[in-house]
Amino acid sequence: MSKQRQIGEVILNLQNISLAFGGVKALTDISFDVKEHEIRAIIGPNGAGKSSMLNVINGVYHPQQGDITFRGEKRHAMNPTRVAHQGIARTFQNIALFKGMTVLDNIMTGRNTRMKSGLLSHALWWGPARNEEIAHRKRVEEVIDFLEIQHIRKTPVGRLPYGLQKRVELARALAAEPSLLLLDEPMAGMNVEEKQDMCRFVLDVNDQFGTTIVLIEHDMGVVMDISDRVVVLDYGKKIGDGTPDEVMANPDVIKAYLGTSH
Ligand SMILES: Nc1ncnc2c1ncn2[C@@H]1O[C@H](COP(=O)(O)OP(=O)(O)OP(=O)(O)O)[C@@H](O)[C@H]1O
Repeated sequence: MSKQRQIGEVILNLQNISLAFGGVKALTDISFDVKEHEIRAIIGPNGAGKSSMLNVINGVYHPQQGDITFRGEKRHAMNPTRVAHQGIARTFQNIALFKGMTVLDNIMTGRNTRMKSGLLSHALWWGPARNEEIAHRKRVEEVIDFLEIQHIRKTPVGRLPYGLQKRVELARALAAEPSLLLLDEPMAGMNVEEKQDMCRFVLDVNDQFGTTIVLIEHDMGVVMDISDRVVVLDYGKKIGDGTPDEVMANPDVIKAYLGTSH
């Protein structure tokens, strides 16, 4: 993998995060940071706390302890909509698209956080609303071209094969022009060719849009290929953090993985 881009300063800092559901400790005292422009992977066996961590970052879960600092500002309990307005977008482990709607309309919903004109002016297709919608469509068309899905723009999402649905979900997240993109198992359930395509798109998004990416992924080959740094969770605790080579050589990580089916 050749990377020309520069990794920048820390933009997201998670400090001593603990999260419990009743008696279940999903995350215990986890700290790590994410630097601008990097691809940061979160890995770990089933139930390690990876999705919980992503849900903490995008405001779905509020940790009982710990601090989250995004772009230098310490964040207090914040709902996912406000987090999205801060420039954080995500995709989901189980695709969360409107299956009856076309690809184009699904991707347009990604622009919601950027719509400024009121509903009435949109309904009347009037002045500012009209200009705004033209701008939104332009961005959406750029994303469609970028992810090479022109040929399916009018197809209802439910009719598409799984791999393409995943790509549409990525497109919807990108339509929001996020500075930080959270990807929850972007390659899960894909065949080899689909995985290769998705890897290429993730790298291109990072490279050409400069988007910082945090991803959860089970495929270790993919993680090692595309990540700058990897944080490893096991039973809700952090057991490793470093470059792909460093975590692969970490005895705690080797032990955690040998003890599971991954
Ligand atoms: N909403 C919830 N209510 C109760 N327990 C939860 C909830 N979400 C997660 N957990 C528990 O927290 C722990 C961590 O789960 P989480 O889904 O974050 O792990 P994961 O690493 O993403 O797993 P997987 O790889 O299987 O998706 C598990 O014990 C899980 O059962």
